[in-house]
Formats: sequence, C-alpha cells, structure tokens
Amino acid sequence: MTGSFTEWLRSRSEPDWTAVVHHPFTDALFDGSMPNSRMRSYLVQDYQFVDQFLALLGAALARADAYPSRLAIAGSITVVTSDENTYFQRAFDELEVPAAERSVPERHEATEAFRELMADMNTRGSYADVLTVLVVAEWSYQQWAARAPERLPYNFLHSEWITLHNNAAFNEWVRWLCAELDRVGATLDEREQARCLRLFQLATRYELDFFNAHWS
Ligand SMILES: Cc1ncc(CO)c(N)n1
Repeated sequence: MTGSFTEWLRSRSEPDWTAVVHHPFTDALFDGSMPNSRMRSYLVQDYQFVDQFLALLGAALARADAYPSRLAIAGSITVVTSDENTYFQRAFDELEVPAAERSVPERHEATEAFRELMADMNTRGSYADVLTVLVVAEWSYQQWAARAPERLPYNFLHSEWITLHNNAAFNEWVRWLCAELDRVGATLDEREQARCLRLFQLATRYELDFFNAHWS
C-alpha cells in the first residue's frame, strides 16, 4: 500500500467515488436550478439518514480508544444536533413538510440500505469499521461541497446545505476523521483492512444510490 490508508480506500472505490463528488444533483445545488420537489424528497430522506448517522457517531464515541478521539467525535455530534438540525427544521417549514413526514416518512430503498449498513456497524462494527462508514459520508460531502462556486445560490435551501458541508470547522472535522482512520488502519491486519475496503466501497455505492434516487 502506497500513501495513506484512506487514500488507498478511496482510490479503490472509483469510479463511484468521483461520481458522488461530481453528481449532477450537486451541480443543480450550485447553480440554484434544483427543483423544490427534488430538494424536498432528498431532505425528507436525508433526515432519516442523519438519524441513523447520529447513532453511528454515538457508536464511534463509545468505541474510540482514547479521550482526545471522543472529544473530536463529541464536537461533531454537537453540530449535527444544533446547526444541521435547525437547517432541516427551517427547510421543512419552507417546503411545508407535515410533521409525520418529518419523523416517519415512507423510506426510499436507498435510504433503507444506508440505514441498515449504519445500524449493522453500530451493533457489530469495530472502531475501524465505524470510522470507515463515517469517513465515506463526511469526506464525500466535504469533497462535493468544496466544488461550490464563490457566489452561492440565493435560496437558503441550497446555499446552507452547501455551507454546512463547506466551512472551516467541517473541513477540520473531516481532516481529523481521515487522520484517525489512517492511524487506526495502520494497526489492522490484512483481513481487517480488506473488510474496511469492502465497507468503503459499499458505503460509496450507497452515497451514489442516494443521490440517484432523487435525481434520475
Ligand atoms: C446521504 C448522506 N451522506 C452524507 C451526509 C453527510 O453526513 C448526508 N447528510 N447524507
């Protein structure tokens, strides 16, 4: 393996990884051409994703092998439960999403698949497994959001979804997460590393399916 563990995982997850980072859904966010109907279905489903994602952050917090790691993970939990959650609430108000659809919508199969993977990692994943799925979710979002134009779309539904994933604190969190998986990955045997690769590839595929579900 040359380079870092995370770079190895990413490079072996092409072409899906690049398809996520350059997805037409993200281009439509950047130029403000995203129809409200698509943004609405995406956000309703993503709130279901974020629910299980928050539980997975809890698993990472519990399984971390050092106090500084727990502090870094706790910081991210704070963002998900404050700024990100209030964005969802304001977006749902704007899009007139009724209460039932905010809490118990019918879930798309792409949403179900991702939730099942995260729930499975929560129950039986090692710290490295949990980190792998977190890295795919956060790094891929950081990468597409970094492609945003300087002039953001006027509509807050679009601009804030970009800036939530394109700001100094989020970039630092993603940098930490990748460095943490690099650190832990270096201690794994070949079989465990191969397992992380399978998880990375699967989660990347699920990210692509998730965007596709609200695009094609
Ligand atoms: C589907 C999906 N992947 C990643 C993120 C970022 O955590 C998100 N909000 N939704």
